[in-house]
Amino acid sequence: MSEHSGTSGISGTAFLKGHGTQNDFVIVPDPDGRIDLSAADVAALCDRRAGIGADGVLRVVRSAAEPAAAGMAGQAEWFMDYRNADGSIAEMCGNGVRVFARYLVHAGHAGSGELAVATRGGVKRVRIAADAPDGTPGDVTVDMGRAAFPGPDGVTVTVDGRSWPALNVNMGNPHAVAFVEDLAHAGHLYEAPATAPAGAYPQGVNVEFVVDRGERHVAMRVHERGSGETRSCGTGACAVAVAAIRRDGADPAATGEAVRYTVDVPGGRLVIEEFPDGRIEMTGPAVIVAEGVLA
Ligand SMILES: N[C@@H](CCC[C@H](N)C(=O)O)C(=O)O
Repeated sequence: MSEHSGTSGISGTAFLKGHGTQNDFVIVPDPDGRIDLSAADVAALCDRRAGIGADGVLRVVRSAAEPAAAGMAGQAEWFMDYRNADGSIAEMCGNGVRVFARYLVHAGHAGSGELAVATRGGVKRVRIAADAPDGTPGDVTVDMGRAAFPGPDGVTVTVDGRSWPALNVNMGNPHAVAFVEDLAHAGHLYEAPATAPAGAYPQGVNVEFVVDRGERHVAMRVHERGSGETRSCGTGACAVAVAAIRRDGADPAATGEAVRYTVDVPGGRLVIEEFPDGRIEMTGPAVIVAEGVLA
């Protein structure tokens, strides 16, 4: 039985469902900022048995209509109000912003090509490739900005009695990246992995487990703060790529050359490119799969 109170409080609200490499989202169009989405509403929408089911919610609101985004209205007409499946707010969602851009085109708010999206992590520029002749939607690329490495050093991640050192990477939101021998060693990931030292992540953390697949090619699993294990995480894939790039001694700032890594996730494949100025671009599929109205 669901512990959530249901979506009756937002009955009649239009929604869509979309995903990027199976990181899935309920999209709630709210152009004029009239919907007050509580944490309980979000959790009920994301409930995979009693709700629509998703890893998170994307509320689509004009930047000018959202106090948190009004300062970005001159640069980006639309604000992505992202929430995790448990109703918590996160600073950034990389797959979310790609799906958000796909929605803007789907709804006729933007044409394919380039557009800007306001997020809590700042304005992100997105490119939407043209659809293939057979109708396959073109990939969506987002400029994710630069990674930061906030420390602390010496952090470890532990699952089922195995521990690994982790690198802290901030992609707007916090990630701990651990290279492991086998993705199965991450276990069932029903709960958040243990981290040490205690208090290293007062705001929580997304944890990525990574293995090598080939040259500049890795695979990962992720436990997301506020959503549990998901089939993809865009900010996580970027964090993994920059961790792998540094581990492999291929830092573009040092070599002056852009570096591209392929990151396989359980739900598909993302391509991450880091440029000499530190900017990171992420490319992959993003699609809308359903739309309806909440009963
Ligand atoms: N799936 C997202 C990340 C969503 C936010 C994350 N759970 C957090 O709390 O930081 C992505 O694609 O980046």
